[in-house]
Amino acid sequence: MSDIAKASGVVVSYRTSRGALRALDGADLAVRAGETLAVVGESGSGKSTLGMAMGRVLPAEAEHEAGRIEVDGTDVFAAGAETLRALRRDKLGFVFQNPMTALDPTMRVGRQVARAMPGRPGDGEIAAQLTRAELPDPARVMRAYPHELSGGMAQRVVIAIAIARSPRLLIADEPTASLDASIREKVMATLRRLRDESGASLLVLSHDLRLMARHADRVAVMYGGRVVEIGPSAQVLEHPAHPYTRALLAAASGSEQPGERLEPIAGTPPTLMGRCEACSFAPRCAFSRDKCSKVRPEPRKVAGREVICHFAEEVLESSKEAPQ
Ligand SMILES: Nc1ncnc2c1ncn2[C@@H]1O[C@H](COP(=O)(O)OP(=O)(O)OP(=O)(O)O)[C@@H](O)[C@H]1O
Repeated sequence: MSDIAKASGVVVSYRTSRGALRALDGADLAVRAGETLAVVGESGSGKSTLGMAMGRVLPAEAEHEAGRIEVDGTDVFAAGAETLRALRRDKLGFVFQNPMTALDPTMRVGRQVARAMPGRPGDGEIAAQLTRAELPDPARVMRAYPHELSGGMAQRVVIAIAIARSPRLLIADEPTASLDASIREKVMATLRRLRDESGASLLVLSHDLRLMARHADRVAVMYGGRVVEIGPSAQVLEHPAHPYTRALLAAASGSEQPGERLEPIAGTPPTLMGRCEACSFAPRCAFSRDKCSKVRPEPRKVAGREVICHFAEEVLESSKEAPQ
């Protein structure tokens, strides 16, 4: 299967008063055409930065230091303003966590949807677009202002806008985190149905491991600004080969509700002020040895997935013996 987007060795830092904070420390991620790929990890692991980097919609204080991202043949960091605008308009769709900040509070929903659609759509076409995102009573929704909608409906309006030009890649950053637990599953199902129908790829960034296990074809696990394990959902989540994936799963297998933030593992994720020259998970890792705090692990293939761990085979074996 071909890749619609590919990030290789991406380094992005944020300028802060304490110096350059390295949010991506050589992140690699390929999104295949037509797949749903979930990126999971604790808060601060770099998910949002990677998602924003895909469309070069990073905040002004972010600096791209190294690496390359290609989306549907466009080198996003080398692209000029016009190419980038066309890429964002025609090939990419974004859905962020809070629909109320994505929508213009002063404009009726119908007009906002119309502006995202190609040409000059009539009311019937705008209503049809809202129906695609499974909004009931589209005629009423079109006349409404965003504050008159529930959170779930507002997120569906954002989805209708994001898919208005049939993007090749839809990037959804915590699309259900601000919603009630009862509608998370439904909104996720809508996103997946739209992906199925359009043949687009869906990249979902999420804390919600269980929700992603139900919806994603593949899972990428991020830690310390790198993708530490990526592979088919069933394989990665049933028999993880990275100790961090294992720890995340152990944390998610407890009593938490779907959508709750992952609170795993003793210790805190690293705040990198430069390139990590070792394994950034070593201080929290039950499998850690001398080598882990001395040698930076590089991606390698282990049992059908890519993993960044010196002792992945050992971790995999113990996952098979004591599955999460
Ligand atoms: N605008 C910013 N300025 C400074 N530091 C930032 C900025 N945005 C993110 N960071 C830092 O970059 C690192 C990665 O953040 P990022 O938001 O990409 O992670 P995340 O996995 O998406 O977390 P969350 O789920 O909480 O959004 C974190 O240490 C974060 O504090």
